[in-house]
Amino acid sequence: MTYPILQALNLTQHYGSTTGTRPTVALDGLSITIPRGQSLAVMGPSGSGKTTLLHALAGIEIPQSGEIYFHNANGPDPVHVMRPEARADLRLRHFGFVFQAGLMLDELTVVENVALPLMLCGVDRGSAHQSASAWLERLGLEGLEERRLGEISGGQAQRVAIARAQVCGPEVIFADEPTGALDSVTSAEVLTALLESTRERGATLVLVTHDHTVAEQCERTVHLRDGKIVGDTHAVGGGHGSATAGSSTHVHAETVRS
Ligand SMILES: Nc1ncnc2c1ncn2[C@@H]1O[C@H](COP(=O)(O)OP(=O)(O)OP(=O)(O)O)[C@@H](O)[C@H]1O
Repeated sequence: MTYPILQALNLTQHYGSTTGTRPTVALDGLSITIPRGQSLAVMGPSGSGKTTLLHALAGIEIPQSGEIYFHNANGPDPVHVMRPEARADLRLRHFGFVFQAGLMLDELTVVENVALPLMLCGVDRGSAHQSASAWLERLGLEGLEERRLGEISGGQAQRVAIARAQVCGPEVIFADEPTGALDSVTSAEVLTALLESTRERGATLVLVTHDHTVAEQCERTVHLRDGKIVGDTHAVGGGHGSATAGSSTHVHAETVRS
């Protein structure tokens, strides 16, 4: 039996109706349930609502109507009615983020960037740096700890972003086109690092992408069009495992209400 970690019910978000032009529909009554530990790819044409959905599920921007629940040990938490400070705390403690542009701080070193979320959660500097260094090593970045972001490659910077997203052990990783700015070889390497590090921790991944080869590495893919889910497919014998030798026989056989 699988348990949901995120649930969205009837999300609706329209833009631009005050200008006299036809409103843009970003989300149109969209509902989805995401089981704990699932890797989910969100695909669809430009403007179909992918980023808006990711922001809603992550409590970054709450849609005009609908409900969003984050399920934790105490039961479902209604994200859509939380105050902004409570949502910021939820994101800090339970979620990790990897975006196309790393959104890291240029004035900090690589290790300081990765240690920052831990220190924001109250971990002392020494322990935070130790954990950050361990994650950097795990992602093949040992030796780069003291460099500035301008002194590493785009692929390395995205691995740093993955280390920073994972370092607090979040239950959900949200990634929006994390490999969009990379060449195909680097992109595949970074994606494997993201999928493996998320899977090893049993965490959930919500990954927005335009790239079919990226989506194929996930256990489930939803396709959006005009703010609606128009396709919802589950990989059989593929998904996460296809990024890792030896696990391709895994059969994903759950039923998800969406
Ligand atoms: N702040 C905003 N103001 C007005 N319109 C917006 C705003 N944010 C998004 N939109 C519109 O909502 C629709 C959905 O946007 P969204 O960014 O979610 O799409 P997307 O599928 O992620 O697109 P892309 O693949 O191009 O990133 C688009 O038509 C977009 O122009």
